Amino acid sequence: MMAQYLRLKADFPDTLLFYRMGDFYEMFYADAERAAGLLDITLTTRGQSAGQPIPMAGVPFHSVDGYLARLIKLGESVAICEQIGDPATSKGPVERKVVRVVTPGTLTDSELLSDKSESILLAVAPGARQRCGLAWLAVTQGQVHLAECATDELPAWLDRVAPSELLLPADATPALEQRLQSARPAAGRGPALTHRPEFQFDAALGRRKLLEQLQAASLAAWNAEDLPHAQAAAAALLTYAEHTQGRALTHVRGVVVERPGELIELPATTRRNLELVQTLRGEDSPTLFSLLDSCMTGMGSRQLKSWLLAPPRERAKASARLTAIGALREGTLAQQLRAQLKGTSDVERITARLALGQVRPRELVALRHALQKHELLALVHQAQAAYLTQISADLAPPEEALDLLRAALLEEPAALIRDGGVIAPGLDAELDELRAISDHCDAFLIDLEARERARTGIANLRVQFNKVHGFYIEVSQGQASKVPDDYRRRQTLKNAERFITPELKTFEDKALSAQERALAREKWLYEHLLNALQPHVPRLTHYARAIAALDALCALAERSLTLNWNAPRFTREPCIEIRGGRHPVVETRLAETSGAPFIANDTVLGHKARMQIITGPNMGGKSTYMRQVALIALLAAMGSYVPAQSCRLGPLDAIHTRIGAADDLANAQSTFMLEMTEAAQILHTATAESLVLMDEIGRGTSTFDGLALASGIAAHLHDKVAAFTLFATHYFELTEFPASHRAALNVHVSAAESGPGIVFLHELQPGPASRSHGIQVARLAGVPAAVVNHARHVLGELEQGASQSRAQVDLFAAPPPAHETQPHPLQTALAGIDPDALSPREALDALYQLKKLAGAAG
Ligand SMILES: Nc1ncnc2c1ncn2[C@@H]1O[C@H](COP(=O)(O)OP(=O)(O)OP(=O)(O)O)[C@@H](O)[C@H]1O
Repeated sequence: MMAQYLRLKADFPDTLLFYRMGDFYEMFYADAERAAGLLDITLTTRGQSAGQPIPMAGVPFHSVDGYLARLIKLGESVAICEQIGDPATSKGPVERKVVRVVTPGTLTDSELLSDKSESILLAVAPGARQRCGLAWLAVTQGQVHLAECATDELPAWLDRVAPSELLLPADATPALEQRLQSARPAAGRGPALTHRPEFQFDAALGRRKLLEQLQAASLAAWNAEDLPHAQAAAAALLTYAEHTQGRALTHVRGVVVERPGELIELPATTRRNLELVQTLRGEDSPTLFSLLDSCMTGMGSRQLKSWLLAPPRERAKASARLTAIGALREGTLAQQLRAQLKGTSDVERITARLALGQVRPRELVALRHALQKHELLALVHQAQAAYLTQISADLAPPEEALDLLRAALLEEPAALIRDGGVIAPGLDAELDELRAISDHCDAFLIDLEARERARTGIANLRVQFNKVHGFYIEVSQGQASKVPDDYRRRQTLKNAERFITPELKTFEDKALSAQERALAREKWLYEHLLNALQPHVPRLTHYARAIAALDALCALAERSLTLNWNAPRFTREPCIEIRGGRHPVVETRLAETSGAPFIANDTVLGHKARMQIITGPNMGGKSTYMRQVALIALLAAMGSYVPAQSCRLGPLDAIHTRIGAADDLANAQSTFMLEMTEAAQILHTATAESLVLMDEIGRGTSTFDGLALASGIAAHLHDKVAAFTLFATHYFELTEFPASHRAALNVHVSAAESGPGIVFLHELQPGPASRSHGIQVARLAGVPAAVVNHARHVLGELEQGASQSRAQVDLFAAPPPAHETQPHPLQTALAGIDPDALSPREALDALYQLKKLAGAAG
């Protein structure tokens, strides 16, 4: 047996091997030691090898899922080795085989997967000239995603796709490995790294494998012909996925190519700062997603999350979703559909498991129920929207598959096929006959018991059955002397004797063999059913996708009605115009806690007003306001209604945020260093179509340093990048910025002083704030009166000092020329003007600007 074990283990050197022995999965040697440590299970020994006891640890097979879940969470992979042969007929150890490998990126068991997120496997194929190919999939979905990018951009891609497991060629360079390591999230666990033989990262192989999946002769229809690096990654991806599942992934029938620049960029900082799917504390709620996700199914939730995190720049999809939501809001349509969707099983995952031959009987019954939603289809037909028409086409019940399921399965089958009790009567005459024999058992045994009691005169004689000893006649010790001669002793207990008779033995042979044959027959019929269902897998995948999209749309419709949201409008002209905008999460929290109303605010950013300098007291609502603008823009871009009376949104290519973060101790970066790194990234990547949120930039260093940097950054964003920028600051000096920068304007969140206290009005008003109110806020927070008084005194002195020295510091004056050879600022400004491209109004503005420059320089 150990020889067999070692032979199997040799194929899985880096993977824990669960070796099935009876009711346990056993591990040996180093595997046993590792698993014992990770799972806190007992380490024992068994036999000896070279004079040393062999370490062994095991887990019971019926609770294996829990142990697997824990190991996978810890980034381990497990090869499951089952007994294939029949123990009764085998000579030597029963034949065993690794039937599948469970790895973090290739999970299919619903017990191991989260309902609301995918487990993604991603392969990286390094290519020439600092480029690399990416291919990824969730084994439970029907699509492979392909992309190519510069090696530099790899961290951003990984960050967005968030794989659970990463495949790399065994000969990947240390530089690449390091880059991937550094892309791991600071908190929490990054993806497991798995090395695969480099020959598997082969473009020609990848192309062939993709064509096989798609059953096509060319990748042109998927726009995937010119991606050799991504194809190389796909080769390794598919080979590994097949290896772990122990078979081909016949349900994967789609390829999606993702090209850089197709999506609105949402860097990791933005997702974190806006608390899209996780709060800053790392919790699942309250976040924008937790507020949005009123989906009735896991499929819907996963769909909604992917819409939220991957909004396309192109508006067609968002517009189609908005029209569909509009139609679903009519009458009580969304409500009725949601009632129908409730309790629908996870068709997507069940279909994948069906294709992989791993599906369990009860999952198939759940699938049968899910496919019989006729009312759903009738309701979707009522709605007038192109997207819903498309969905309804995919929702037509796949009758043939349904017929197979109806005919084959009992209404409440056993959990596992090996226990029997799965196949419905009437499907197979042979099974019915075998079952009849077992069913007649009871009648026969009752009859036999009565006859034997009469024959022996033993009133408490009983005929019984157990798994170990089979059938027997039990007689209490006191009566044992009365048994007839043809009774053969089977077992002696303390108070009873158990016997068998020739008649009972004959019956036992017949009954047991009927039961065994019935079980084998059921297993065969079940496999037959799975094979018969295979051709329907593509239809089922479409059905799953239609349910997911419908559920996500209904959730958005429901949210928009419940939370009083409105449809946004898209325009070509660059703008973000919001009337009566609200922060959806803060608004909901306020309603739940204090019942206080949320004060709605307007935002008008456009060609002429690209930057808002936002001032106002702490706690005044600056951060809330800035985030609400970003959230509304994002919601609109994904195709959702928005928490505003109206919203007009021009083109958008990214949402960047720089918002005060807690010290990133794990990465040993100082707060200020992190602040500047993030600011630098934004200055390099933002464009005139980006929305940039800057919250109190510069506060991580001394006042003058900070103020100088903040003004430099504001000037760069205004002059060079021309991004839509919301710039919240405590530096009052910055309120002078708009005077010399025509696309910038001051706004402030209002507060009113009442006596020595302060009332926050949370209303955004034009112009700079009058005072910082910091001292009042400190008072409100319970800072002792003596400290507050001291602070008031110091403030007075500082303000006086500042007003005296004001004339000497002009923060926004153009810096003196660095070299004699530098052109005059007027020349530079003139060179930047194209008279043919200016409107009369802009020409006039430019003239004023030039006059001002001449004044400043002269
Ligand atoms: N528009 C609003 N309507 C009602 N309440 C609001 C509004 N905006 C903010 N608030 C409330 O005020 C609190 C403080 O808001 P926020 O954190 O945005 O202030 P801030 O000006 O950014 O403060 P700081 O400068 O200290 O970070 C919020 O938690 C929220 O409860």
